[in-house]
Amino acid sequence: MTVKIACLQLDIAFGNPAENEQRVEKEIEKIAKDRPDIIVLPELWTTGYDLTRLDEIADEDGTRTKAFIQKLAKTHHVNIVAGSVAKKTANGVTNTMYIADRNGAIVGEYSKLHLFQLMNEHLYLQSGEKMGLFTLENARCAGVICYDIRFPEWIRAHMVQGAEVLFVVAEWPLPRLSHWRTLLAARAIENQCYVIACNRAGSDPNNVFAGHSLVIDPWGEIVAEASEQPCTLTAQIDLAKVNEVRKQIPIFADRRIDDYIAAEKNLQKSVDKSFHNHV
Ligand SMILES: NC(=O)CCC(=O)C(=O)O
Repeated sequence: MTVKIACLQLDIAFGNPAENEQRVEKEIEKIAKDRPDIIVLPELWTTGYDLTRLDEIADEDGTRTKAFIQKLAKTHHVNIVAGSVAKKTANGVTNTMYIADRNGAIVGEYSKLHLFQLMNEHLYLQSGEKMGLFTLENARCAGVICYDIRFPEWIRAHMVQGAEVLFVVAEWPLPRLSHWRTLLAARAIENQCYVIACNRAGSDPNNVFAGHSLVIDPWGEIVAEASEQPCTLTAQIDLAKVNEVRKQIPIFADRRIDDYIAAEKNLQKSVDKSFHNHV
């Protein structure tokens, strides 16, 4: 089964949800004419990293964002992986992804687990605690947010549950573009899944962002890659390829989970004591 993807690699107006909603609405109206199955938005697309003003601009319980994407999804009969937004909760603000299906139903929600200290997230945001699993177009999907891609264990946990497509939404800065490309390819190869990664373009007062949204197949080949500029990246993916690659090299069957757990807990007798004595 083939699925047509469109990643909106937007520039984001700093701390201006109303302006960003207008931009997204206009872009989705334009792209919907090409009949994509799934539209993907970047991380924190309503506010950007205007973290000091979250009290004013974060979305109370995500209510406004959910209603906004539900309406667009229904109007254009398209699934939307709606990047993430700052969601105000009783326990603080989270960096939260919402997913709406073609009928306008919210079918997934995920709050970023790993907070990125280099961009001060730990000072202003709370981390989530639930996994980002959902189903779209009969495909089992996982959603993670930016810095999360540096934690292969977290992504593997989703893949072990049967995910075939990994959505990554991001505000990834330009100086680490090579990390972005390499980490995404590694996540695709080691999990034998499609990776659909939507980054933002442009800059804010603290960072220039990398763009380079990517679609990578389960063999690690790049299907499509954007430039640094604001644009829409489109690609067609063939879900049958996931099973083909997983059959060819059966890494999920070959995993030695008990050995990994024992090794992490330092229970393996084979580890030389002198190893731990080195400073
Ligand atoms: N918004 C983010 O989580 C950025 C992560 C990042 O830049 C990294 O190098 O990791």
